[in-house]
Amino acid sequence: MCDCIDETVMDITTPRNAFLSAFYKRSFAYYTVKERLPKILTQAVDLLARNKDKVVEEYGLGAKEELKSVIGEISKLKYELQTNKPMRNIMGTAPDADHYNLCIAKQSNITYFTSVWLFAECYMYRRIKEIFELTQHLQAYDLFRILKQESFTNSYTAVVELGKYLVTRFNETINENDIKDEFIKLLKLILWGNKCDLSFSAGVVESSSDPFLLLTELESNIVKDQSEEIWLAVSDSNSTSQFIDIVLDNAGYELFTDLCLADFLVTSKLAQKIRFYVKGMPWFVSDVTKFDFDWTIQEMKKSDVPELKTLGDRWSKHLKEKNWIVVDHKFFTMPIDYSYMPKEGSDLYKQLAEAKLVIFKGDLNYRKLFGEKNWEPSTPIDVGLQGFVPSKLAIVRTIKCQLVCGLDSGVAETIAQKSPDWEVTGMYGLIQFCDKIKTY
Ligand SMILES: O=P(O)(O)OC[C@@]1(O)O[C@H](CO)[C@@H](O)[C@@H]1O
Ligand SMILES: [Mn+2]
Repeated sequence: MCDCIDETVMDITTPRNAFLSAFYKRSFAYYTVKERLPKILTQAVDLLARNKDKVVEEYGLGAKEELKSVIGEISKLKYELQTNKPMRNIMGTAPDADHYNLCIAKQSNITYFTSVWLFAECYMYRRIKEIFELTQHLQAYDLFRILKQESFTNSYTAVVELGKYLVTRFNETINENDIKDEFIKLLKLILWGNKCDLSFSAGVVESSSDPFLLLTELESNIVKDQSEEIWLAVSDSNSTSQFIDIVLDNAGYELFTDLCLADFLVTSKLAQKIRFYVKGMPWFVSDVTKFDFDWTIQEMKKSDVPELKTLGDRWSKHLKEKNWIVVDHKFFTMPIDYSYMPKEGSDLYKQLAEAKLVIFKGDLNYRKLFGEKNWEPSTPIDVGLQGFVPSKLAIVRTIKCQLVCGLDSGVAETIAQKSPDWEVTGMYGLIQFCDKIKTY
């Protein structure tokens, strides 16, 4: 395989219904693999170099030498990516390595610019994990943790604003009609919370200091809004399930908004239990791990803003009483889309099927739900899901890549006229719903 990228890729946009791939030069996938991923690796090396004293303090002297080799390995990975080297096997004995290696074996000489985009990106994050796995002292090190924690601290104004609002609402009696309005408001807050992922903004957090102002300003940017249908599913008194599941995306401000919604669901008795699905390793820079989840709640408990402390205490209690459960299933860091879940993650699929509603957050989840394909945007949502409807689904995502399904016909074309790069700015959003009973 030639490592001159221009001779490998095709200078075209992604054909309709084809898999997204950096192979198509005029695509966001190409831009990501060519520009964004190397930048993320450079940033990771810088972070490690800048924080080496702290790392040694925390992980001991033995980590000092290992840190040098980790930096070397990350730089090597960046070189492989930029020169389009064939992907090699994942080393080590971790159970997911076999799956990756099988995928690599099935596609001979697979490279970053020829594989499906999802595989290329997942592979890069899995390789980063491997680098740390093979050390003695740094196995548990999360090289993006500092960024995730900074992003929470930097969005503190918005966190305080929303926290105060929620606590005030909890102290009032909310009538039946208000519960619906409140739910829909929170749904929109978790949507715009998804604007704040770090892999997209390369470390620059751009959450508004007034989250409610953002709601009004961006209302017309929700290109498909099925909040009403989602409300009907959530408030369905015929449902026998007590669970609402949330497949989380990013730590920081986004996680905070998700937890606000989860608290509201439990407090308003719309669900008895919330299960949160997190990543089992550092993933796509800002994705939530179990550590990030717990850290966020601990930070709130320490806050000198009384409302945040109140929320931190409440959330700890939800966890302690098992009304909130955090799950880090390995399927979420596999390089495959959700249509493979019944086969490759059947226990997880069964778990999701128990829920009254499963909320999927963010752009990466969207890509995995819709099979990483360049669908015609007016493709019906159940067609795009290709059979993956374990339960009723709420799909909440700001649009950050060229993959959209389930729009009314003509909508995509109208927006494109106004804003040609609408699919990659994160300025447009989707709140979509799919009902198992109706479509399957
Ligand atoms: O899933 P998230 O956090 O909303 O977004 C993740 C993201 O920034 O990373 C992916 C590519 O790097 C893109 O699909 C998307 O833009
Ligand atoms: Mn993410």
